[in-house]
Amino acid sequence: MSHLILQAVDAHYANKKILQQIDLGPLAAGQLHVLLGANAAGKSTLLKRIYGELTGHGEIFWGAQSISKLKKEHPLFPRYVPQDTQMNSSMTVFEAILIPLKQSGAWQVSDADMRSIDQLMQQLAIAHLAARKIQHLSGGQRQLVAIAQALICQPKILLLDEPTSALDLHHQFELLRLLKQIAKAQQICILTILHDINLALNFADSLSVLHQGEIYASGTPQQVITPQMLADVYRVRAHLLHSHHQQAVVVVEAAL
Ligand SMILES: Nc1ncnc2c1ncn2[C@@H]1O[C@H](COP(=O)(O)OP(=O)(O)OP(=O)(O)O)[C@@H](O)[C@H]1O
Repeated sequence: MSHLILQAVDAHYANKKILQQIDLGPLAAGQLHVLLGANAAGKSTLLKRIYGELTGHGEIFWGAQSISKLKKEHPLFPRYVPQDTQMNSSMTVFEAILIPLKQSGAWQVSDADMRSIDQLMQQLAIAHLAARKIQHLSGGQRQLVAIAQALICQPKILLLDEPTSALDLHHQFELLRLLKQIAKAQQICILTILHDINLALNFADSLSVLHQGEIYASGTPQQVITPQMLADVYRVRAHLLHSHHQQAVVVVEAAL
């Protein structure tokens, strides 16, 4: 069985407890799972806990296998793309994507490696940047390269912290469409933090809302994104509109 499950997971910084008894999942492979929540709810902390940057009580499973204490080289070790990728290097985009691909294996670059990198750069619409130095990229371009660095390793579990935060509207939609497509094609379990409720409504296969260090609700976007949740968690008065394509849109009327 290919899915991610968290059982009674907690996390803290020094003596300050941030996450309490988090039960999450099963989050199936092949799907895009979205984590929502207000500022400081503990979303990044939860991804860091799954990734192993933080430790604590509770268990994290992939199917029946515990992945809490895996080494970085293990194929089930999650790939994590932080919110601020802090990439400022004189490497080219091509080299930056090649390095994680060759981290576990021979240094020789095969034709297959070249093809995989080319294909991924095409998919992410960054092929024209292949020879450009990372330090000469815009914030949004760096964000796409960081995602390419994670995807090239073909992880089973991919954790993304606000991957659309530096992207314009077109690139936000294109990236989420592509992530959904790649998740399905490569049977990856993608868990991503989003701040844009309407992107979450459009693209999430499943959604969880973190509120003050606890799971407030989990389910389909339609089950979870309600005026009550938006009031309780985001402290806004809002309603949902349905377009003639049956696409739902959240309209915020006022801060509460
Ligand atoms: N390294 C740290 N040391 C101490 N406290 C921290 C640390 N990192 C985060 N925190 C605290 O943990 C809480 C949760 O932070 P976290 O970054 O997980 O929130 P978040 O939901 O991702 O927020 P945002 O939407 O603003 O990015 C916050 O109160 C934050 O101040």
